[in-house]
Amino acid sequence: MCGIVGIVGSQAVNQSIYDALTVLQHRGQDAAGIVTITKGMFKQRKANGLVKDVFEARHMQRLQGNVGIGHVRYPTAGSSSAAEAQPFYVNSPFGLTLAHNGNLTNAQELREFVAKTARRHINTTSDSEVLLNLLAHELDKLVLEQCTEKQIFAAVKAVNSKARGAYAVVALVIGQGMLAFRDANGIRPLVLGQRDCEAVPGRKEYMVASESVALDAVGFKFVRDVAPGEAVFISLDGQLFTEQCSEKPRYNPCIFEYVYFARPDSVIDKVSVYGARVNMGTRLGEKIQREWSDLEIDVVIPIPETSCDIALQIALQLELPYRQGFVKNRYIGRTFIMPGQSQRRKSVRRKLNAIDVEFKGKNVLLVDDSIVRGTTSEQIIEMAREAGAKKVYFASASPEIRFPNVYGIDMPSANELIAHGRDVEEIGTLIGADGLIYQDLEDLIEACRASNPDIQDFETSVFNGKYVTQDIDQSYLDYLESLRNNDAQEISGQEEVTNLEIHNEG
Ligand SMILES: O=P(O)(O)OC[C@H]1O[C@H](OP(=O)(O)OP(=O)(O)O)[C@H](O)[C@@H]1O
Ligand SMILES: NC(=O)CC[C@H](N)C(=O)O
Ligand SMILES: [Mg+2]
Repeated sequence: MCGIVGIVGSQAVNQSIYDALTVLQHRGQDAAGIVTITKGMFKQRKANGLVKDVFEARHMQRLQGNVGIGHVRYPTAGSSSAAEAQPFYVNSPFGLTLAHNGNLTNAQELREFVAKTARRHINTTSDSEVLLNLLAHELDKLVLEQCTEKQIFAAVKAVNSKARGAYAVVALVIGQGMLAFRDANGIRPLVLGQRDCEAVPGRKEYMVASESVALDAVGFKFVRDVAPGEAVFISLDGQLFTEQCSEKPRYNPCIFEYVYFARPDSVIDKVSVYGARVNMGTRLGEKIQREWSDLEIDVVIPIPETSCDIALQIALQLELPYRQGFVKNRYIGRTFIMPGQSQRRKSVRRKLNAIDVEFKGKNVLLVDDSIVRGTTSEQIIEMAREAGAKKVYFASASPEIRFPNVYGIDMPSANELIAHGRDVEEIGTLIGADGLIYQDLEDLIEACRASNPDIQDFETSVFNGKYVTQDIDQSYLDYLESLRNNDAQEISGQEEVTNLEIHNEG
């Protein structure tokens, strides 16, 4: 899951984009990039690393201009090399730069189209570079000298008719403005915000971002979610245009945003992430009361950080004490979005440590938001036992994850998922729990839908294998697995190529 942001302002945007990227850091820890426009030129800085490490004072000084976009990356296609950090750039038409959250499911087909029909060269294995070149090709076919918002929207319509999968996109067009659009299913989130311009009375400044928390952080007011299939264009002089650019838009937001990805203080598609997590706790608590009434649990302990709000609600529901028995090292990021299983494995013990007194001689209920590969749960249960727990029960706020994700979460291979082909008992034995309980899918859906009943279907493929874009078959999943399984990723992550595009401030 990556984070994207874009601002059309009336004063320098570099600091605001930087600040927005720092609050979107939980969406991608691998690479970060910012591009601004000043005097008709793009200024760019992107590299592997966290936002605070990628942008030094000298880079910030050069990222001048009142318009810009930014990206934090969690690789889900191609490699994790610096050459695939975003935004990407092409020089024609006008000069375009683009940042993308999501994953194209027909990237290979589009890559061939772009090479053979559009005669454009793609220099990396990134699907986002393919998407940029497709947009450039469609825009090039439509515009003559100066382009209008109508032509820009026509180009997005053409892109939507060819691209499949998940994409929330922000792009800059030199001399024209900023464009943002969301795929027809609205799988990945995108919000629009505005604020009054201090220097020019009556003028508005606009911002788009993956999550509403980014708007809060830099003083923009939330206006609305960009709708599935919709495009938003803001001209350089600050005029806002919007248009529905998909023939069949449908609301199918990814449910995993609420389970794990998004920050709790964000509201996505009118659903508070925090509220959804509290509801998950209530429903899972009820299931525990129904099914585990004979168990004697002494204490509920969350596995920090994402599950804390859920575990607290479970404790309230069960009328049991809630204790933060694991301390999280605040300098270690999220383990699940690290590239490579060996790094993820090593990080759990570096990140979490048990406070013995909360475990000694007790029957503990550990709560996590999800169990994906089982990396965290297995080690955490071991730590709880080492700390002296009598019995260790485990509850997951989302159901068994049995199917690969193809829309921007790095779960490409069913075989890496601990629940694939196993029942709950077998999974419990593997992670070493004395009892394991999962949330039911219906309950998870209702927990998230509670504040927006208009959402017809969430994107829930990792739980039930139903892919909302309806273009996924076993041969695609086999192909994805061969590209992105653990071994393939550890090899591709090693290649370090320099960017071959606009000057990158080193
Ligand atoms: O079964 P696994 O493959 O281990 O994946 C699931 C775990 O990974 C995530 O935590 P993470 O450390 O990424 O982030 P958090 O601090 O936000 O909980 C998630 O919250 C689970 O704890
Ligand atoms: N997680 C994402 O949104 C990734 C975007 C894009 N597919 C990449 O790998 O760079
Ligand atoms: Mg976690």
